[in-house]
Amino acid sequence: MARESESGLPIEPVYGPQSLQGWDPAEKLGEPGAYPYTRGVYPSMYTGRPWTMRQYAGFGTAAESNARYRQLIANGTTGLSVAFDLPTQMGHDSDAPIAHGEVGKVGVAIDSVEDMRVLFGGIPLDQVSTSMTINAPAALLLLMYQLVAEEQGVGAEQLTGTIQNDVLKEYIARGTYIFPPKPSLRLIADIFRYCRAEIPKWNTISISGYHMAEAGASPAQEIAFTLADGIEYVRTAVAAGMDVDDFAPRLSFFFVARTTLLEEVAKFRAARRIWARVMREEFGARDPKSLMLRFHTQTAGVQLTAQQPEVNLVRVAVQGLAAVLGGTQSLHTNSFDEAIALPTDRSARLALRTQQVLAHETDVTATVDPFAGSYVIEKMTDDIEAAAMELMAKVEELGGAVDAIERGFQKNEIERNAYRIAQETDSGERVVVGVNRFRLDEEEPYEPLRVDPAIEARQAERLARLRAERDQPAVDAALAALKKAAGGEDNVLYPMKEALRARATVGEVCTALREVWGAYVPSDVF
Ligand SMILES: CC(C)(COP(=O)(O)OP(=O)(O)OC[C@H]1O[C@@H](n2cnc3c(N)ncnc32)[C@H](O)[C@@H]1OP(=O)(O)O)[C@@H](O)C(=O)NCCC(=O)NCCSC(=O)CCC(=O)O
Repeated sequence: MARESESGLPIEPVYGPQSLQGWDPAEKLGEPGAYPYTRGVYPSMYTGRPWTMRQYAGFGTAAESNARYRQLIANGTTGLSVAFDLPTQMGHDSDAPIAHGEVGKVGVAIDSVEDMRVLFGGIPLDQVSTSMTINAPAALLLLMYQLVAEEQGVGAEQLTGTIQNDVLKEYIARGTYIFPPKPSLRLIADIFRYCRAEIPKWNTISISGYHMAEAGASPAQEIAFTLADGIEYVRTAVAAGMDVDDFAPRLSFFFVARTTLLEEVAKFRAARRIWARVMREEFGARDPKSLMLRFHTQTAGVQLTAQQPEVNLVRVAVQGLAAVLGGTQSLHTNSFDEAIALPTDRSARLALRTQQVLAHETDVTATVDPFAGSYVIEKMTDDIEAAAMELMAKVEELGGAVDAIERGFQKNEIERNAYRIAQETDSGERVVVGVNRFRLDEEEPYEPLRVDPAIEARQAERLARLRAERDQPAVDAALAALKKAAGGEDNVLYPMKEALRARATVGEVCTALREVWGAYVPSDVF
């Protein structure tokens, strides 16, 4: 009997040539590094260069996070990935009343360019690529990064990295939005244009399905809603007057890797094929780089358990393997204690070691797209592609990603799936080792890392000092210029950079924009 995949598609007990009748490898696969990119975006893939090992990290103050980054680099990580705390992500300073209790908790607290300087102290920005998980205030953090690079004598044209900058999925699944959709999209178009002119190697957005998956999306929903968001961004930039080949090469994506390895590999391959087709057929992109879906992967945090946490090491190894067999460009492997607290130094190192085993001890990097031609993988790739296309058509019928968001479509679909997963887990139909099967009578004690609550007060003192020392009239003038641009049509990033250089804070810059653009209030459609 066929089993159901996570997307609700059949998985047959046996596949064979009959499963791929009429299947044309030239059309469905092509060569690695060529249209439709099913087999991967680069001709040599990992035989030429392994994926980037990019561990997401950051907590407490800039100094503490800087120490963690240096340690990761010493341990062999090949890219940085910055986690910001919630106040920073929401555009509030550490001393704002709303920030109380959250400073430095889920990431590092950054209030101004001074914190940013500490965060990257001793890290040569011309040699490392840095991803920053920042969305509504993405422009600010990117500009502060550029300012710090300038201080290091590193030109913007040398900078490589990614800002997440994907506000649409914030409305759907993650929640750190500030402004309403229209000005948010305008800001994103301003960022595309600014980067094209000033920081050409920067990946301007990381269009993310990861958080939808964490909220309960199936693999088909994950890629469908993410690619639909991608289409909305492309339309926005084209409507703002940009040529598609001027910005599409720097769009990037971000997906999850679950323990259901076969379906995940099929998902990554299907996503590449859909994107290449959409970009070529719908948007007339000609530059091959515009057609390439490059993506980062994080192993599924939601599948980790607080019970018997060491078992998570095994889950992460399988999930990481799925990402690699699916052709990821960059990977974060979760630490085994993440279901309990922030990773300790030791668990963060083990997570990286997992990637190093995959890259250096296995043979999966020796040949490109090792699953190509597998009956089951090719059939599952076709099936998930069809399922995702169907969902994307529904989003189109509703008027595109933003209109569908306004109607709560994606959120409702994801929540329905999350409910199904919860029911299956409760009933025991879905086995979770250590949770509903193979339990221990008594859990062994585990000592997690805790963030020192005193850092909130320390960060507030830093802010008070900064406000006392800086040239306040210059800050006021710069913020006024920013508001003027926001109210008109000029690119806001240029005046924003001047405000940040004058040491305006994250909270002040975002408040100035809130005053012009308003704040987003979600429509609760259930
Ligand atoms: C494009 C990606 C996906 C990957 O970029 P990378 O720089 O790592 O890799 P890359 O672009 O593939 O490779 C770097 C350079 O090497 C080249 N290159 C690579 N492999 C090659 C090969 N086989 N042959 C020839 N060239 C090759 C590429 O062309 C590129 O150069 P050129 O550029 O010159 O072509 C980027 O966007 C990225 O790093 N994203 C990370 C996102 C992230 O970390 N997010 C964390 C979210 S954490 C989160 O959200 C958690 C939960 C929460 O907070 O809610």
